[in-house]
Parts: sequence; structure tokens; C-alpha cells
Amino acid sequence: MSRFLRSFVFAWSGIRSAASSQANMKFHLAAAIVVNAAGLLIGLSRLEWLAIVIVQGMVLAAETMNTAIEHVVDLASPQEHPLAKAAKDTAAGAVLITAITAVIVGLFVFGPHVLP
Ligand SMILES: Nc1ncnc2c1ncn2[C@@H]1O[C@H](COP(=O)(O)OP(=O)(O)OP(=O)(O)O)[C@@H](O)[C@H]1O
Repeated sequence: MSRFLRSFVFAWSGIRSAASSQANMKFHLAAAIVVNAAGLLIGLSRLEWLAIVIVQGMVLAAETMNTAIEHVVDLASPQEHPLAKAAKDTAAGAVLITAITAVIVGLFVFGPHVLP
């Protein structure tokens, strides 16, 4: 297997591991399915899809990175430590920022389609 393909397989396994172990990741994936189905139903424009795809990627990437940070913190600091808490809470904060951004973008994109 080529080096590039091996890296891809490892990365894919990381995504699968995050998706299967993290409740938040499952929630984001479910939300993405609902949003994409609604987008198909409504018939979003190319630009609207662009915005939706970008924010979905941001949220899923942030949640995946958050999972990685949680693993490293659990490994480095199995005992309670203020820095471990700060690291986890800050990483979770990053996910929250992307999720709020996604909701705002969703309102801008879907709002005009569903509001009278
Ligand atoms: N080693 C630790 N030291 C101090 N605080 C911690 C530590 N591990 C987790 N916490 C804090 O405890 C709270 C709850 O953490 P918890 O472990 O339930 O969730 P998480 O590890 O952040 O995410 P998940 O539930 O997805 O594993 C969070 O505020 C987190 O920062």
C-alpha cells in the first residue's frame, strides 16, 4: 500500500472511531443528514450549498479535533488537573463556535426559503 493510501486509511479509521464513540459527533452527523436532506428537498442554489458544505465541514472537523484532544488529555492526565480541564473545555469551546456559526449560516440560507 502506498504511503499516501496508508495515511488515508489511518485518517479514515480516526474519523470512524470518533463517529462511533462520541455522542456529539453522532449528533452533528445526524444534523448534517437532516440539513442536507432539507437542502435537496428545497433545491438550494450552488452558493447556498457552498455555504452549507463549508460550515458542515468546519463543525465535523472541529469535533474530530476535539475528540483527538480529549484522547491526548486523558492519556496525559488521567487524574484531575486544572490544565486538563482547560484543554478539554477550550477544545469544546472551539466546537461550540463552529456550531453557532453553522446555525447562523443555516438561518441565512434556509430562512428565505421557509419564511413567507
Ligand atoms: N483530567 C481531567 N481533569 C480535570 N477536568 C477534567 C478532566 N477530564 C475531564 N474534565 C472536565 O470534566 C468535565 C466533563 O468532562 P467529561 O469527561 O464528562 O467529558 P469530556 O471528556 O470533556 O467529553 P466526553 O464526554 O465526550 O468524553 C469537563 O468540564 C472537562 O473539562
